[in-house]
Amino acid sequence: MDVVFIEDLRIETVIGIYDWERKIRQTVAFDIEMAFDNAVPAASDAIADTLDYKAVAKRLIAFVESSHFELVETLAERCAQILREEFGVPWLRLKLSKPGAVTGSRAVGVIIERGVWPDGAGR
Ligand SMILES: Nc1nc2c(c(=O)[nH]1)N=C([C@H](O)[C@@H](O)CO)CN2
Repeated sequence: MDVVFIEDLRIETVIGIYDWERKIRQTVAFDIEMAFDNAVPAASDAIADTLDYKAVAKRLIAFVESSHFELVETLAERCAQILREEFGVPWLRLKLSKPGAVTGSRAVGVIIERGVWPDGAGR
């Protein structure tokens, strides 16, 4: 089993617990690793056999841009749910960063892992 990844996918959304945050759009950044057997598309050279990272990114952009959660935890969980249910991802690690949210730090956020690494597939 291998990984398909998306690094530093930046999306604007309404996110945050404070009143002022409900009135503005802020940038969040995603780093995502998704388990996938890349040997199949490597043999066929066909995009149809891949976990298409562009299709994944487009879906997340559409979802996140129209969302308005308070917590990064909730947004991360809902994105993980989309990846698992709509793209059939068996295991994923998702880092959701909120750059500049805490003075003195570059970014804050959460990292979640969901699903199970497929049996017998070494890592
Ligand atoms: N664990 C979390 N802590 C905090 C969150 C959050 O979503 N998860 N959010 C905030 C505020 O919205 C903050 O980002 C505004 O600067 C504070 N702590």
